[in-house]
This record gives sequence, C-alpha cells and structure tokens, in this order.
Amino acid sequence: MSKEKGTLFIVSAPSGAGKSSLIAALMQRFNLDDSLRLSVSHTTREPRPGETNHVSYHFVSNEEFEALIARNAFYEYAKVFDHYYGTSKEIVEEWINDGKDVFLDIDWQGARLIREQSPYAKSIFILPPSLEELQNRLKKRGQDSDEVIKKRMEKAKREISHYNEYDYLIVNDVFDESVLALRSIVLAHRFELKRQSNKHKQLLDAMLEGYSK
Ligand SMILES: Nc1nc2c(ncn2[C@@H]2O[C@H](COP(=O)(O)OP(=O)(O)O)[C@@H](O)[C@H]2O)c(=O)[nH]1
Ligand SMILES: Nc1ncnc2c1ncn2[C@@H]1O[C@H](COP(=O)(O)OP(=O)(O)O)[C@@H](O)[C@H]1O
Repeated sequence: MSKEKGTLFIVSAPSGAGKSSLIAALMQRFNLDDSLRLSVSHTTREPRPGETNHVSYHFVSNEEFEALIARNAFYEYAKVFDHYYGTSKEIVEEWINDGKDVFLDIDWQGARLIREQSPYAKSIFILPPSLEELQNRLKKRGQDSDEVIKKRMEKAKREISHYNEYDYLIVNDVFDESVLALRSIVLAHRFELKRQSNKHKQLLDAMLEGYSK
C-alpha cells in the first residue's frame, strides 16, 4: 500500500503578528512523533541579528536566486519588502511524499500560487489583536530599524486585506492559546483524512454492523 501523503499548511500574517514564534512553539511542543516539518525558504534579504543561515532562511544573493528561478527550483516565489523569497520545491515534495505535514511561512502572494498548484493545501491566517499591538511587537522584537518598522506597518494593512482567502483565522492574543489553536487545526485535518481513508471506513462499518445486531 502506498504511504499516505502529508498535508501542506500555509501560514501567513502581517510581519510581527507572531507566525514564526507560533510555528516554532508548535514544533517544540507538539512534534514528538516527528510528523511536522517547517520549510526553510530562500531569501535575498540580509540576515537579522541572531538568524542563522540554513536555519532561519537560506540567505542567497540576487544572482543566486535568479539562477534558482531559471532552474525551476521553486514551488513558489515572490517579492516581499523588495526582496525575493521562495519555497524550495524538491524538499517540500520529498517531505509530503514521506507523509510529513509541512508548514510554509509565506506571504499572501505565495499562498495564492500554492493554492493553485495544491488544492488540498490548508491555509491559516494569523492576525494580531490590533495594529497598535502589531507595532509594539515589531518594536519589542528589536530587530528592525524604525524605518523598516514603518515600512512593515504600511504593508501590514495590505497583507491583512487578504485574510478572507484563508481556510482558518487565528487572532494571536494569548500566545499559548494560539499554539493550541494551530495544533487543533493540524489534528482536525489529520482526523478528516483518516475518516476519508478506506481503512478507517472499514473499521467503522464493522463497528456499526455490530450495533445493528
Ligand atoms: N511567498 C513567499 N513569502 C515568504 C517566503 N518566506 C518568507 N515569506 C514571507 O516574507 C515576509 C517577510 O518575512 P521576513 O523578512 O522573515 O519578516 P517577518 O515576517 O517579519 O519575520 C513574511 O510575510 C513571510 O511570510 C517564501 O518562501 N515565499
Ligand atoms: N501572543 C503574543 N503576545 C505577545 N507577544 C508575542 C505574541 N506572539 C508573538 N509575540 C512576539 O512578537 C514578536 C514578533 O513575533 P514573530 O514570531 O517574529 O512574528 P512574525 O514571524 O509574524 O513576523 C516577537 O518578539 C514575539 O516574541
């Protein structure tokens, strides 16, 4: 029997809403069975203090990124904040075929492209409780200059305007509650897949037959 494929979970949010922290917490707290993976994107933006190459992102030059585009290496790519960002095709496909659930931390443009190519992907939008709180979080993160924060706040409204293209919405107010909400979405989707699978159906049919006797 062929292995059941994993699911692609797209997570988008305005910068600073908390998507990286939420996905990281999900991985730390709920990946005991090694069933979750986070795709590491390529980007042409500069690393922030504390970011490690090949862990946070694969940091590459414009020329390298364009060579990867030419080689058709990306599942999707987009320009965000004047830099290229892209999802590597090979590794994501390998994980999905291996039955892993794969998280993509990508913007609304990438989400649209993935939905077109993978109709079974599930998409989740993370909202901050308010724009004021979003700005506070960007400031508290302490990794961007005032000018960059201003730019990110301007872009936030545009990103938020796409929230209704997503399957699920999480307002990231209390952090631990949001991690559990993310976890519930993964579990609910796994259950749905199992329910649809033939093996599960046979089990349920057998049980119901027992009841009717
Ligand atoms: N389309 C696309 N967007 C990406 C990719 N990787 C990251 N992004 C998005 O690019 C935006 C900027 O990311 P980043 O510079 O890390 O800033 P942060 O969101 O403040 O952490 C975010 O909306 C990310 O979700 C990718 O591979 N493809
Ligand atoms: N629910 C929350 N309450 C308070 N601070 C949060 C919450 N979620 C995330 N943060 C903080 O907000 C900042 C931005 O989070 P981050 O995960 O980097 O956002 P994103 O990946 O969406 O840009 C970080 O300093 C993070 O610790």
